[in-house]
Amino acid sequence: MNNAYFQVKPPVNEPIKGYLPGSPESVALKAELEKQLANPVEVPLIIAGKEIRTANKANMICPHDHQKVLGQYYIAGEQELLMAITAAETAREEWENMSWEHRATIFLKAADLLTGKYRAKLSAACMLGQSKNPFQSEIDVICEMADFLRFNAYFVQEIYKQQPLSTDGVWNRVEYRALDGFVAAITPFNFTSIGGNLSTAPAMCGNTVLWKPSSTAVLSNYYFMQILIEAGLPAGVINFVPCRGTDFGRVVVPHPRMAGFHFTGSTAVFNEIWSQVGQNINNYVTYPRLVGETGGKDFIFAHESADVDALTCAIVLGAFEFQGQKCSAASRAYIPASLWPSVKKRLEEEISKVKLGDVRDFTNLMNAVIDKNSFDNIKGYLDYARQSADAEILIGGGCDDSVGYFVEPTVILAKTPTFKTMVEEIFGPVITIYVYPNDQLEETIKSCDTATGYALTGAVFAQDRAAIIKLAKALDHAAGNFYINDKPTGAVVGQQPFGGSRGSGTNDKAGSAINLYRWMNQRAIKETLVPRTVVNYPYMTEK
Ligand SMILES: NC(=O)c1ccc[n+]([C@@H]2O[C@H](COP(=O)([O-])OP(=O)(O)OC[C@H]3O[C@@H](n4cnc5c(N)ncnc54)[C@H](O)[C@@H]3O)[C@@H](O)[C@H]2O)c1
Ligand SMILES: N[C@@H](CCC=O)C(=O)O
Repeated sequence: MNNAYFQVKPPVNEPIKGYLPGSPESVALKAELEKQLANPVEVPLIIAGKEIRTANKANMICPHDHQKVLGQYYIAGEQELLMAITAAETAREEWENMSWEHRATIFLKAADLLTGKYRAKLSAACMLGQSKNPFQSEIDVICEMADFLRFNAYFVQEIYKQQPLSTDGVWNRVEYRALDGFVAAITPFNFTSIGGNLSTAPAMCGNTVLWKPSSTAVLSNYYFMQILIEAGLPAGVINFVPCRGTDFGRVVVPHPRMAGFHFTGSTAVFNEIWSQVGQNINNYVTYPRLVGETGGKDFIFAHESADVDALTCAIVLGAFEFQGQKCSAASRAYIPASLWPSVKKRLEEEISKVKLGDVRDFTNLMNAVIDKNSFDNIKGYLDYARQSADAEILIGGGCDDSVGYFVEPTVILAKTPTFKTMVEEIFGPVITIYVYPNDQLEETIKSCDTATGYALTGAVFAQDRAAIIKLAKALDHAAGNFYINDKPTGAVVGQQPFGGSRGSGTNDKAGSAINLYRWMNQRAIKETLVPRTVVNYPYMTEK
């Protein structure tokens, strides 16, 4: 019980460390990488606060050195998933009723542990397990994760303050209850921070959660789970259950007590879950809230007034950082014919300098793609382009999985704006460019808007203000995150709330109040101070 209103302090973004050669953070990270490589670990399930080991295990490997095993993780089956549901349901009442400042403190403490004593450990696990360079790892598992925790705590407080009007003699109030059941979170491999956010955002709002991490991101996700426990997260509030997606879909999704589903991953998987929910709609205690951020086919559209150096830089960083495995990655570009000779020359110059290899070499911009499936899928697109009369591979195109899953930064030149690699998500370091005649600007903008079913991120490059206005208007529904003269990746919590619509998701903006509202269940309360005691209205009285 407290007799005061407490305030979460206004958050600021976690500063990104530079990892310059010889800097303390660089030295600590290099030592931690070697330590984790030399000491394979076991990752248990965590259900009701207890470590659970099952009969099924799988290896966690380095994508850039696939024979190198970082350890093994245990896989939940039906029995453990049902245990996790019971744990979440058991923990719910006490967690929902814990006063907000105590709930918030747990997540704020987790952010400080992450950015403090566990910085090198989390970053190294993310680099080794998901093949990220130090900068990509720092902006993901450290800065974005801490930002999600600190900004969401502040946003929850701001939502809780919102109250309705009251009239004379009446006090109206709203309570922001948790949902009436548990929340299921299924998370992707590419951002550890997304795993952390999808599980903690509902928990912050008083919900209990089953968290299914991606099988190719278990190590860093598990270390984050350990931080939450050290920060004081009570048993059963978040249950960590690596498992097969199909088992989660079969056991957890149709469960009558599933009240919310928080997903990030491919459009196909979200659609499948949505249909499963539809098929089970009569069985739920309450309508489950469905929040999904899904795939993208993100564009860069250049106008003839674009600055060529800025455009080239955006293409290279937007398409190839983290091997193009960002839902926001630039994967199609529209370049006017008048600029193409200079853009082509600059692309060749810049891409020839890009280094690809092991994460321990901090001079590499790129590392490996996540696994064999992904490697084969990307290679399939490159083979298709190579054999097609409608495209040519202009730069790169090489793939080598003898040591790690390496794919060169690749530029495909397409003859039509609807060529396969201009419209389908590849999720690798591949950008397709369509060079449009300068007098076909209108048709090309239209194609950019309609050629794919996605609408996640997009960037326009122009120096002519009228062109910027025209492109921003014509492409207003083509992207949930729209950039002017910048690459379409790298949204920052609190600065560019992230998410898209159409086939790219429900656009419930990760790391924003809009997302948090989805995990709250308002109860409106009207209290009348002096209730009326007569039934008839004054106008009914006869004179
Ligand atoms: N819009 C966004 O904010 C955003 C952010 C990151 C990634 N993504 C998208 O995620 C995809 C890449 O990530 P990924 O490869 O991890 O995606 P994925 O869809 O393959 O997997 C996502 C999660 O779903 C699980 N899963 C797979 N099949 C399932 C099933 N049948 N039932 C239940 N769960 C299942 C996976 O195990 C994983 O945990 C890309 O399409 C990318 O655009 C989107
Ligand atoms: N929020 C990240 C993308 C997350 C998806 O993979 C960005 O803006 O680049």
